[in-house]
Amino acid sequence: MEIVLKNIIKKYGDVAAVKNISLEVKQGELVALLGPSGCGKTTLLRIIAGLVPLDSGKIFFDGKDVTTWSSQQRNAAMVFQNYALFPYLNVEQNIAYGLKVRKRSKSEIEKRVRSLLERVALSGLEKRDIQELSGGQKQRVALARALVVEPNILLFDEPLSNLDEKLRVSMRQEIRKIQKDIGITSIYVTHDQKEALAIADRIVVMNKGEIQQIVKPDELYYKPANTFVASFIGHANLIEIPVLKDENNEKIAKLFGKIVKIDKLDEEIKNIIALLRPEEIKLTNEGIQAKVIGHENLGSIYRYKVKVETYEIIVDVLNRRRNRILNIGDCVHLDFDEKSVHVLYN
Ligand SMILES: Nc1ncnc2c1ncn2[C@@H]1O[C@H](COP(=O)(O)OP(=O)(O)OP(=O)(O)O)[C@@H](O)[C@H]1O
Repeated sequence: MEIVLKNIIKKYGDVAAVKNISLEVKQGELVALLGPSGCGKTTLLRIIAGLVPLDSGKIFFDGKDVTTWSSQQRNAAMVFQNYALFPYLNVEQNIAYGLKVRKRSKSEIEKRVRSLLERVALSGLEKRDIQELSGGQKQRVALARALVVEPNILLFDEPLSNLDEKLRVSMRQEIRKIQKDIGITSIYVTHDQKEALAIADRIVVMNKGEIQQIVKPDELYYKPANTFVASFIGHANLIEIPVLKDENNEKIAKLFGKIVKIDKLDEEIKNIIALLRPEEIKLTNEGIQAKVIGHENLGSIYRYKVKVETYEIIVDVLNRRRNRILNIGDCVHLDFDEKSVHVLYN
């Protein structure tokens, strides 16, 4: 099922939760909605599910206008952070619930439940009470229960937030595998950048009810569209520098003496923002002069804060045994490849 959103707007009183969002999700694709708390991701997901009415805009499933359809008509299944399972039903009964409501035959229900138990690796636990399951197992039951009715689309609302880090990593791989095997179009809400990077075909970065960037995971870190995305994903040194002219009257900028290329030649821009990731900077014996003003041991990485000219810059160094640890006040030198600088214009 292909999903198309056109100019979706949703307000709660004065709060604009979703501001004019348009988005296309292709058949079989998994798109992550990523953004800070309150950016409107859950609202958008619930609008797609048909659980929240929108103020204006249109929603299409495979070209059909479903804007006025009820949640049931849309046949969208949701998987929530808190599992939303029936505590008084066992595993099998929870999974079978959607089919029973739809009055399917006993033999069909048995067959479907058995096949889903297998798919989510819960065979053997069919008679267990929900209270006797681990968090990961509960989320598998929730996934099986969502899939049993053969929904058109699958919507995930922070499904792994209640699990510990290790389980989150293995569950997200499992979810991704099942989603791909079935080929079901999915939208996955998360505020965890690592989860979005690991699970999605494309990531929609949101802030304050608006889409900031739609991008493939591999491009998000190195090609953020603006300073919000650059700072939301990993650590970013964002350095505002003036636009200059070289001897051929071409626009350039200089970052600590190194020449940075500018693509937007035809626009009247006075400043650019240079994005330099902390791991792109090397500590060297000579080069750009800097002074250590802070340091932090992050395990595999040693993170230094240094002052260069008037700027405070973060530098990440691999925490190798043979590396000397620098102290506050130490004078150091830095170097970086000018090709590693990404230029932003806002
Ligand atoms: N039922 C509601 N009534 C009033 N305001 C709401 C309601 N639901 C959401 N909001 C507001 O709309 C905005 C977007 O909320 P939403 O829950 O969609 O954000 P979110 O990105 O999913 O955040 P979180 O990650 O914290 O769940 C927020 O400012 C929120 O306070």
